[in-house]
Amino acid sequence: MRKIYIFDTTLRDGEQSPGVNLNTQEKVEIALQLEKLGVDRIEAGFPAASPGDLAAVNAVARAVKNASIIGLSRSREQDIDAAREALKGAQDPCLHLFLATSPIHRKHKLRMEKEQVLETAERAIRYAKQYFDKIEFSPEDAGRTELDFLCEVTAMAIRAGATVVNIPDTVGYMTPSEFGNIFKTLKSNVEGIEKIQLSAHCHDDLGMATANALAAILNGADQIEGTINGIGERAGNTAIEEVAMTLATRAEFFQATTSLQLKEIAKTSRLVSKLTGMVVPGNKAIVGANAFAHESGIHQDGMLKEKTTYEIISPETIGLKESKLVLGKHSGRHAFREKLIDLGYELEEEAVNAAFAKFKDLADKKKDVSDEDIRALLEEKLIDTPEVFTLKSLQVNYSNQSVPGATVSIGTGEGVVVEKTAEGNGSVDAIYNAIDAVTGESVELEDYSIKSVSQGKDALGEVHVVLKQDEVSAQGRGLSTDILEASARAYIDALNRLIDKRKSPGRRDKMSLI
Ligand SMILES: CC(=O)SCCNC(=O)CCNC(=O)[C@H](O)C(C)(C)COP(=O)(O)OP(=O)(O)OC[C@H]1O[C@@H](n2cnc3c(N)ncnc32)[C@H](O)[C@@H]1OP(=O)(O)O
Ligand SMILES: CC(C)C(=O)C(=O)O
Repeated sequence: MRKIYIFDTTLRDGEQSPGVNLNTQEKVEIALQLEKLGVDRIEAGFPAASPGDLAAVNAVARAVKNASIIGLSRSREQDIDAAREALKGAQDPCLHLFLATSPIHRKHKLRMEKEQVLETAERAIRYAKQYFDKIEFSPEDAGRTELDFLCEVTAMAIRAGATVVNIPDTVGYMTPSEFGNIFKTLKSNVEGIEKIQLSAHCHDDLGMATANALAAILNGADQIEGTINGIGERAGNTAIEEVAMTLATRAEFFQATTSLQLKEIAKTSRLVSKLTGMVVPGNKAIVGANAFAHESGIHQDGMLKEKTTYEIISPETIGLKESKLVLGKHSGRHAFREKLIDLGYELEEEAVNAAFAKFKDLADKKKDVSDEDIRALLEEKLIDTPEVFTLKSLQVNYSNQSVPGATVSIGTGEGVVVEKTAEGNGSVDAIYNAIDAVTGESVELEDYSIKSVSQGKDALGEVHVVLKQDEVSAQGRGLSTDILEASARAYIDALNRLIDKRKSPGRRDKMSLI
């Protein structure tokens, strides 16, 4: 297996993400975690950018023992001097020099002819070589540079003393076959290429940063530059975790490996996200919250039978505990039954089916169904009171400029549905007055409370009421993603219990069993 060196630039290109600003302490914390992750090289910053960045690079250089520390520098003596200062104390320092080579950058940004670019870069490399053994040179925007000129620049960098030549696709413009071809061409045309390492630095503007990095590996790149979670300038850089996991998962194809401790990936990703404030999208490869979560019934069934049906990486590999089977509207009975067992419920097939039907109703209204939701559904189901009244529909008219009103349709047994409208002090009062109008029951509302069973805006609301009639009281409970519907259901539940108690006075209120 060929070793691919991992050059992490989370602290430099990653910090160039708009809105990200890491202080010295945060840079050191991330660098120490990158050291645990086992990256070979850490680009800690751009020392000439500010005194603060110079100090941060220096702090990283002094703190990290098991990775080479790199400072970025323009091809200018003042930047090189700042990097020399910053890298004092590093066990294995390296200077990263760059100068753009593409026609667009030469003409509009640098305002230099090809010859001036060659001269400026060579002068900088030779100046730096007095102070650094290790120098990486990057022809910025190499992807859009004429291939023959890129060969010329690379040959110059090798002659001048660069130890690594990094090929950046600065604007994420390349396709994998084009980018791979650059490496193939450099490898077979540049004199002295075998003396240095070739590196790839890709951006994700067209979503191909990882694919391009892998194409570079297939065509001879020795090093991949990238960031944790793929953060970086504009759309970001190659995500290191994606490259490492691709090489690990498809070892037979790439015949290449990294020295990363894969189990540290999840932890590193969380730390970088926390300190940069850049949230990892749920569907992000390897480290997104959904990368090991399965929602659909057919996939969950496959996972329960054999994990490799739908997982090419086990979550333990990157330091996560386990895959998640998320219950939602696409889930099936297999996963639902498994969840019931997990939660400690042993139900007959018929009860499972009834609970599953309720679960599907809830899942239609709610994004994720949590364990609390399932418990609430089951416990509601397990209480077996004859339903004299059932809520069929509910409509509420509320405006803070007028008296609230509610219309309820209630099944009253024997297949009769009665609809009534009433007003009240508030929406709940109006609903309860309308229910009283249908049922004709005279009850007193002794208590009303509401709580959220699960989390999020679409959480299930659980309403508890206590109704009293002739010194007999009964509790009722209602669940819904809508609190007004939960209120109506709780009231009707309590009414049914009161009626049940009236019929069999000795019977214990089963709510107390919950
Ligand atoms: C592709 C990349 O990611 S490259 C790294 C990008 N990162 C950063 O730019 C972050 C740090 N940068 C900074 O803090 C500032 O830009 C500094 C301190 C480096 C320079 O600031 P200033 O001196 O005010 O210059 P400013 O940024 O406005 O312009 C850049 C100058 O550098 C020149 N330049 C750009 N790249 C290089 C290079 N590799 N070598 C030499 N000169 C360069 C530009 O042509 C321009 O020169 P000019 O002033 O003669 O027109
Ligand atoms: C400095 C270089 C490597 C860079 O960040 C780029 O070209 O994207």
